[in-house]
Amino acid sequence: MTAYDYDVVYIGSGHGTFDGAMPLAAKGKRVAVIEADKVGGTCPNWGCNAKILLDAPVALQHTLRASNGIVSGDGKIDWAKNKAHKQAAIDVIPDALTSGMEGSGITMYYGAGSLVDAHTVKVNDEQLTAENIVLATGLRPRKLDVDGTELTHDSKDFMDLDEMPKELVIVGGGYIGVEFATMANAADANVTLVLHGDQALRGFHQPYVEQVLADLEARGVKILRNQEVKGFAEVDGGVEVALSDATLSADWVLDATGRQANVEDLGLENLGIQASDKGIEVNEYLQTAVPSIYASGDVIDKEQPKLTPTAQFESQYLMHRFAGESDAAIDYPVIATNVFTTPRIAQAGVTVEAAQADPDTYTIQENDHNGNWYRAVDYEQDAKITLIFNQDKQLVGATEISERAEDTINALLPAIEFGYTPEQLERLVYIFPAIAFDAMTQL
Ligand SMILES: Cc1cc2nc3c(=O)[nH]c(=O)nc-3n(C[C@H](O)[C@H](O)[C@H](O)COP(=O)(O)OP(=O)(O)OC[C@H]3O[C@@H](n4cnc5c(N)ncnc54)[C@H](O)[C@@H]3O)c2cc1C
Ligand SMILES: NC(=O)c1ccc[n+]([C@@H]2O[C@H](COP(=O)([O-])OP(=O)(O)OC[C@H]3O[C@@H](n4cnc5c(N)ncnc54)[C@H](O)[C@@H]3O)[C@@H](O)[C@H]2O)c1
Repeated sequence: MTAYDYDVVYIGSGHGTFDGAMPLAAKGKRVAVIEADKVGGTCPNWGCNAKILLDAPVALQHTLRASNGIVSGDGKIDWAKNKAHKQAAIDVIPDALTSGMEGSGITMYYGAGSLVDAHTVKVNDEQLTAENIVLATGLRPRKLDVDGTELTHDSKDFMDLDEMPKELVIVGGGYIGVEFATMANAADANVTLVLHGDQALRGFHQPYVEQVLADLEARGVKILRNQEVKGFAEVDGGVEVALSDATLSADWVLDATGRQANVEDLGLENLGIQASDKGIEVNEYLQTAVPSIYASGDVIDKEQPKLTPTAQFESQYLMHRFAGESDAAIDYPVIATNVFTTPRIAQAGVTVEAAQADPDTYTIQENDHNGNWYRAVDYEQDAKITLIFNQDKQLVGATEISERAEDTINALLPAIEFGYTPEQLERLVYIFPAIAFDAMTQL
């Protein structure tokens, strides 16, 4: 028994914390969690869960229209009802998570936490001591540093809209820019998507990205490339958006130019912990420069994608370390990613671009799903998958563009992560007809 109040104190209550903190407390460790806002953090409240609820009617509308009259109706989305449904579904999550954490034996504190020393955290007027401390404070939206930036909104504001604005300008061609352009267009907004450079969704297979952008344009989204945002001004109750090559009029502007780490008010400098807007620097054990202070989730400065399953993996890694079950360095698995547009783009493992750069090591195979009878079930029109194999004919990477890309790549993920041999693949007897079965027939 140590002299500390707790074995571990976490600052932040998102996936970077709770997926590991709950089993850790259930193992008998004394755990406290400090949260300054909604319990559960970004993902349930204003990230993945909120977004996928709003997106579901968008995907449904797309399928309905692709059905060519087999299912009738115009598929019009009532945004107010969509938002209300989303809200009702997620409003229960913070309380459910709080009960889950308290039920596992965690003590919850509400307020902004900060570091006092290597083993002490302050919240409100209280000081808590702990053998180890985990910083899991996540990211917040970045704001463009131009005149009138206060007239713009962020992804959280978008997901709280009761009514979809008529003229919408979205700045930024990352996940949020392209996903939210898809949703707003489906809900009848006139959307202009402003890209800084020539490309959107860097890191994804560009021919598939261009196909998504072309689909958006065919549905009426205007895409402006190579634009510098000069500033925003209030005009006639709306917003004028000054770009390098154009001036746009908008009812509402979404700044989707990225997210920055919540590192400013944690007292890092006093303890010599290095951090920037990209996050906190950690070693291969997720330890900061102070060995008793760790970081987890989006707030880590890292190469891995800043996603919920990554945060979950890190919090579970730390759980095993704090429970004394492992002292190994973190060994990240293959992390699958998906852009929730219509169609979607998903990928995992070695990218097409990396495989193209190393033809002696990799073989690339693209399968066009046109003519694949199973894809007609979802009225797919232009779906494709690209598979990357190593010299032993094992699958090492895959990317797909389709309405069901996330499910296909999820189905292929174990083969990529564990390097299944053709003999092992033969032993996987999947349900038929189903997307996972179809995914395996691609190999
Ligand atoms: C619009 C949007 C859509 C997304 N969609 C997806 C998706 O589809 N799939 C996916 O995998 N990922 C998605 N993500 C990313 C995902 O939400 C994050 O990767 C995930 O939430 C990271 O969890 P975290 O615990 O590291 O951080 P967070 O969930 O951000 O949690 C950090 C918590 O720390 C709290 N906090 C901050 N400072 C303090 C302090 N000083 N004291 C106390 N508490 C503090 C915050 O209030 C917050 O609750 C999306 C993100 C956004 C913004
Ligand atoms: N499907 C998903 O998994 C999903 C969905 C949404 C968000 N997220 C996560 O949320 C985080 C943030 O997403 P995001 O889309 O805000 O960030 P991002 O970093 O993916 O994209 C930011 C975009 O803004 C552009 N940009 C930067 N400066 C600009 C400028 N001055 N003018 C115009 N454009 C500019 C960049 O070129 C980039 O395209 C990421 O960590 C992501 O992993 C994930």
